[in-house]
Amino acid sequence: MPREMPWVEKYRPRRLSEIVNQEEAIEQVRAWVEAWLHGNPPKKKALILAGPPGCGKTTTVYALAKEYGFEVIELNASDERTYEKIERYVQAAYTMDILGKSRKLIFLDEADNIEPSGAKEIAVLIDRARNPIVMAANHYWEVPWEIRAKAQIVEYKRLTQGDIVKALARILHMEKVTLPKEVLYDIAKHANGDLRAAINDLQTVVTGGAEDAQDVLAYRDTEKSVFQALAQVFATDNAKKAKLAVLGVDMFPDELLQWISENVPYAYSRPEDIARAYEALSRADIYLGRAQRTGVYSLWAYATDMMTAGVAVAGLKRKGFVKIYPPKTIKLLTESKEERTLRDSIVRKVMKEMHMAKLEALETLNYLRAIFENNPEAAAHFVVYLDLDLKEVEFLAGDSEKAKTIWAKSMNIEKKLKREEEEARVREAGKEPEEAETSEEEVKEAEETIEEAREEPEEEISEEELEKATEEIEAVGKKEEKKKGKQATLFDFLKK
Ligand SMILES: Nc1ncnc2c1ncn2[C@@H]1O[C@H](COP(=O)(O)OP(=O)(O)OP(=O)(O)O)[C@@H](O)[C@H]1O
Repeated sequence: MPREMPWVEKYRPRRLSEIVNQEEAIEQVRAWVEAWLHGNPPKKKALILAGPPGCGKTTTVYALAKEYGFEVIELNASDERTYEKIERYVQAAYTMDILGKSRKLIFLDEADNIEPSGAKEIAVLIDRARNPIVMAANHYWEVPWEIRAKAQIVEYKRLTQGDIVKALARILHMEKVTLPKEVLYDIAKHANGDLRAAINDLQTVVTGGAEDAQDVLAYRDTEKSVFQALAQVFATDNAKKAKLAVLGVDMFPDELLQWISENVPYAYSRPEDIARAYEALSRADIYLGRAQRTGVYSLWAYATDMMTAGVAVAGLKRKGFVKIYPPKTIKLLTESKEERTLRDSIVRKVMKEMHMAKLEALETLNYLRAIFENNPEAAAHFVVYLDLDLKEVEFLAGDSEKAKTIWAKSMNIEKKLKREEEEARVREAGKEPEEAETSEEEVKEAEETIEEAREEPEEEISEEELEKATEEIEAVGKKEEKKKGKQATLFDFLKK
């Protein structure tokens, strides 16, 4: 499926005059660049555009280049070979100018990531530069001082919610779509001045359809920035940037791990890159496990590095807009009412039968889903053990055909159990057991039951009824337990 062009690119202002609410900054940039063009290079040959993410710094550089006829040489400060590259371009630009080629403007992004050890040399290059060097930084004071000393600072403002709403409304107008005002306000409020994040969210909401709008907004209140943070992790191949991206996410690392795991296959397309990303995640998982077991929670930091930086550098990202999906466990929160009712009833059964707390039971539900999707034999045992009904089986299997097979198998198991009981009873009474067999007819019979069940939709069960039902199940379970002498666990089934 072709990916749509990211809206942040599609709607990136092409002209300086289209950049919103940064007039003062742009005026300074213009004056600085015009000095170059009038053959009178400014005293400070580099410029640092300093300001929060997504406020128009990069956009300024490209619009400026277009208006004044520069070719932009974009370099990233965290690249190990920054110095070499700047040197090459500073020289190349000079030579090429003489040959009449287009003027070069060196754009060094993330100047706050320049290693202090290399700062001195870069400062020398700035002195030698024959072409403008523009740098961008989120944190001016983290740019090494040697470089700050050689550069003029231009401050960019954090965009207001009003600026963001206006920019979003303009995009909606051009896309010929409408969205409720509250959704726009909500996106703007949570973007925290970052128009890039807001535009990405807008694209998620619009291209994901109404259901997703609800998803995104539902998560907003609790998982405020996880969508934005993951979009950043999956957009960069810079380890430090990836690590920083998740700092503001209010989430335990194991939950974050689930979010990242879920989205890896969408961010990468080459299998070897996906494998590398999952390898980093599995290391993260090992650290988390160790932290849990030993109580040494400082290991969380290593785990977080693995799942952010480790994933970000795993390979070649897909081009274009990466939509972030919530993990399945969390997705549970946005299921329809019917799905929720089914899930709750299964969770209750798991809690009662397997003596688990709710959280554990919810987790188990995920394993059950995997089992029901992939192993009908084991699934059938769970159907009997948890006394699931057909709808619950369909919910777990996610597919009515699979559910049918599992259901038929479970009926066989139930028959076999009954037969064994009967045999035991007969043995006790000193009689010969009756020959019982499972025939194809019986499987057919099971399938007919399924059809009937489907024709007659089950009534909704009230909470009280569920409680009662689960108590009954528990009572039966206890009896069974006595009989069998051992409580089965999830792993008993997995071994089958
Ligand atoms: N002031 C602005 N006016 C109009 N659009 C903007 C403005 N700021 C940001 N945008 C939009 O947000 C996107 C990202 O902006 P930009 O790349 O300029 O951010 P930045 O300030 O360089 O951020 P970072 O520090 O994260 O690199 C742009 O493509 C553009 O669509």
